This record gives sequence, structure tokens and C-alpha cells, in this order.
Amino acid sequence: MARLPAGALMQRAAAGLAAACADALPRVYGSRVTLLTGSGDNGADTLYAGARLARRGASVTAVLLAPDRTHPEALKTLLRAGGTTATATDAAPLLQHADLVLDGIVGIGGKGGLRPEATHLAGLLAASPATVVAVDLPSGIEPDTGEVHGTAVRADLTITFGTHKPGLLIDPARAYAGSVRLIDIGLAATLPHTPALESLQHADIAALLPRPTGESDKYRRGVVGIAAGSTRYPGAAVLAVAGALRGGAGAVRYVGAATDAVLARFPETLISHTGPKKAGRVQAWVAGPGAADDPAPVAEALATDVPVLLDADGLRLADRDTVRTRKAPTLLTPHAGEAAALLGISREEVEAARLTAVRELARRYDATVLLKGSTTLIAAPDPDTPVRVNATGTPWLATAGSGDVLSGLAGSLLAAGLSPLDAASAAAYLHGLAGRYAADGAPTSAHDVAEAIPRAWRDITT
Ligand SMILES: NC(=O)C1=CN([C@@H]2O[C@H](COP(=O)(O)OP(=O)(O)OC[C@H]3O[C@@H](n4cnc5c(N)ncnc54)[C@H](OP(=O)(O)O)[C@@H]3O)[C@@H](O)[C@H]2O)[C@@H](O)CC1
Ligand SMILES: Nc1ncnc2c1ncn2[C@@H]1O[C@H](COP(=O)(O)OP(=O)(O)O)[C@@H](O)[C@H]1O
Repeated sequence: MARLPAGALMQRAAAGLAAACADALPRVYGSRVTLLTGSGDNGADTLYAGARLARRGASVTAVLLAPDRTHPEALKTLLRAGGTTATATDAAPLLQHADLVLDGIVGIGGKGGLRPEATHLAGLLAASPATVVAVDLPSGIEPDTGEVHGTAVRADLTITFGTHKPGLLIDPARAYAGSVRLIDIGLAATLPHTPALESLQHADIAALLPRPTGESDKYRRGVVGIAAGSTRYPGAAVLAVAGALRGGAGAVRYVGAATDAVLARFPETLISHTGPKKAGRVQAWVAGPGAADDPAPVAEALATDVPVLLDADGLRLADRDTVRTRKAPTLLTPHAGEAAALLGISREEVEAARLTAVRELARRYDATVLLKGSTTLIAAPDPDTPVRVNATGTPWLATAGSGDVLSGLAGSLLAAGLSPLDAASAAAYLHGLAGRYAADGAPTSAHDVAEAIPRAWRDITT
């Protein structure tokens, strides 16, 4: 992100910051505020905000990480307002007794992991009972990727300026930010034209979801084929069909070894006793959930000329060159473990660098990739298309079979005519919202998530 001159923008940032700190304190007058002040503009923001709080009667002390390189004007302003300074060696009691700490060690100018002195302060801060407010972003996280190398500040609240940085939206860094509040300081004209990341909201998703019209019939609405399930995992087929039936396609066709289980639960399913190749026309295939070790249905689905979603076993069974050379689009929906296997790295490496992993998979497979997990990311094969980060979801979704529901749902949206990027985005959004409704603060099941999809759909579109 480009660095802008201080001045008016910095004053706006400081005003917003001071107002947010005042909101976070029971009262400003008499409260103890400690500033962690680095030598860049991020540190200067803390000094200007601290000056505003000092003028309202707070007792403000700035811990200067680099006393001789502190922003001189900002420091003068704090001192004139009655604030004081300290060095990092005096920080421990100040942090221990503060009501509120402003973290301005580094912002978007931070490079690599925190240096030793900053690491030490972040450690002291972790043991402090104070409310921690991060300035622009928690020091130590990587602003552009969401990675965290070493120690980072854990904030209760992050006040970010102008735009959300990717690190505030993607785990693991996201978890360090606490709640995030965006302050508009008039940066819009200077931001890059195409963002690195997009996060679709209710209205964006509503505009994508298919709606039947008077002309519609079940075939025109799209038929989604589900090649899933095995004698070992029949439930995966049932759950994928459950998701597909709620995804907007006019009909769901099933092929696989779980016909009885699928029909028992969903008699409306069209059954074909062949592989995808001879199953009859569909507008999209979902291949892989619970497929166990049979590569044939996956290969047959990939040989068709309609969009194919590959999930679970389908990811392992698919041939990469076949995916790359398909004319119709392919959507891959791995969780971190499956992504790791495809990339030949560890699950931990994927979880530590989700953005890199999802982009790399999209590049290697020349396909759209939805990477599931604590942060769901969706990357298109074109590297210039912004990656999408899903705004809904809940950790309660981490329950067996909920990914199968997602695959059916996304497949159904593909069959209804959405592009892989939009189908994946809309499915993740609906699924995340349905997960929240189904859980409502208590454990839930994949089946309940599927049942909550219509409520999520209604909420988005009405
Ligand atoms: N964009 C805008 O328009 C606006 C931006 N604004 C604000 O400016 C912030 C960006 O300020 P910035 O560019 O001065 O960089 P910043 O984050 O303070 O870091 C640089 C300092 O950190 C140090 N340092 C670096 N790495 C480190 C590490 N790993 N561990 C420890 N230290 C490390 C580095 O030291 P050096 O390498 O020089 O020794 C240097 O001193 C931005 O986040 C926002 O708050 C607002 O005022 C509103 C308008
Ligand atoms: N910690 C988490 N926070 C939010 N969502 C999660 C978390 N862990 C998993 N999920 C979501 O739960 C679903 C699990 O899918 P998956 O791992 O494929 O499970 P399964 O194979 O059992 O169906 C995905 O939609 C994923 O994004």
C-alpha cells in the first residue's frame, strides 16, 4: 500500500482513534493511557490521538521505541497537551497499570516479524489487563497477507484507516485484531483501482442468486449432477444432495453407490444407475464427496463439457493436467489438509499462508479454488482477479459433512448459470449464514446447516 504524507490525513486518523478510545473507556478523565510509539507514522498517530485524550483529562504516557527518531511534531503536540514519555525499559509497570494501551509500534510500514524490543513489549502487553487498541493494524501481522511471523500484538479493537487491509480479514492475523472498525479518512482516491481482496456483502450476493421467472421450468433452471458417496460413505452423497436441493437448480441428478440412502431422504432426486458420462444432461457436476477410491466417476465428470466442482476425494482422484486442459471451468473446494496434499506442503503451512496457498492452487490447476476453514478464500485462475474473502461463517461449521453440503450448494449455483467465482462466493456466504442460524451459539450438524439454507437465502434476498 502506498505511503501518503502526514498532515490532514493523520489528523483525521488521530481524531477517529481518540474518539474510539474514548468509547472504549468508562470515562476519559482520570484514565491511564499508555502509548506504544514506534518511529514511523503509525507511532505518530498514537501521539496525536494521545494528545487529544490528554486534553480531555487522561493521564497519557508514550513509551518511545526509538526516542531520537520519534515524529517530532507529534511528540511536541503530546507534550504540550500534558502527556509524558518513557523508554521501553520503563514499560512494564505502565502497561500493567494502564486502562487502555494504544499499539502504534508499526502499521503498514512494518517489515518481517517484530524486532526484539517490540517483541518484548508485545509480550508485556499480553499480560496486561488493559484494553488494547491497535492503530491501523496489530503490530507484527503482515498487512498484505494475513500471515504472522513470530510475536504480534493481540488487540481487543483495531481502528483501521481508509480501507481494510487483507491481514485484518484473513487468519491467522485476523484473530489478532479483535473487532475491527474502519475510519474513513478520505483515502478513497488514492487506493489501488483493483483491490487485492474483495468481501461480498448481502446486496452483492442477492444480485447473484438465481430467481425463477414465469418462463422457468426445472430444466431451464439448471440440473446439477452429484457423483458422490460410496458404500463406505453414503452420508456424503445425502448431504451433497441436501445442499444441492437448496441451491437454485431445478433438479438434482444423483449417480453413485448411495442411491437408497439418497432416495430415502430425498425422493425428489433423479437417479441414474450409470456414471456421469451416460447419466443424462446436467449443467454442472459435483464430483468427489465420499467417493472413496473410485476414480472413474471423477474422470467421467471431468470429461464432460460442463462446469465441474471437485471436492474431498475428488480432489485427490483428479488428474491435474486433465483439469488444466478442460474447456469448461472447474471449481476446487479443498480444506487446508486437502490443499496441502495438492501443493505438497503441510497443513500448517497452508493455514499460516492461506492467501498464497489459494492463489498457488488456482494457478497450478488453472481453476477457481475455494479454500475452506477459519477464513474461506476464493481465487480465480486469473491472478489479476481480486481474491474473495467470505464474510459469513462460524467455527461451529467445523462439523463432519458440512463441506459436503457446501459442495452441493455451490454445484447447484453453477448449474443455475453462475460463474465458478460467483457460485463459490454465493455458496460460501449462504453456507456461512446458514451455519450461524443452525448453530445459534450451540453445536449443530451438517444436516441442520442444509436445512437453514433457505432461511439464509430469504434473509439475503428480502
Ligand atoms: N497511508 C496513509 O495515508 C496514512 C497512514 N497513516 C499511518 O501511517 C502508518 C504507516 O506509517 P509508516 O509508513 O511510517 O510506517 P510504520 O507502520 O509506522 O512503520 C515504520 C517504522 O517501523 C519500524 N519497523 C519496521 N518494521 C519493524 C519491525 N518488524 N519491528 C519493529 N519496528 C519496525 C521502522 O523502523 P526502521 O526500519 O526505520 O528502523 C519505522 O520506524 C499507517 O499504518 C497508519 O497508522 C495515518 O497517519 C493516516 C494516513
Ligand atoms: N474454524 C472454522 N471457522 C469457520 N468455518 C470453518 C472452520 N473450520 C471449518 N469451517 C467450515 O466448515 C466446513 C467444513 O468442511 P470440510 O472440512 O470439507 O468438512 P467435511 O469434509 O466433514 O464435510 C467448511 O465450509 C469450512 O469452511
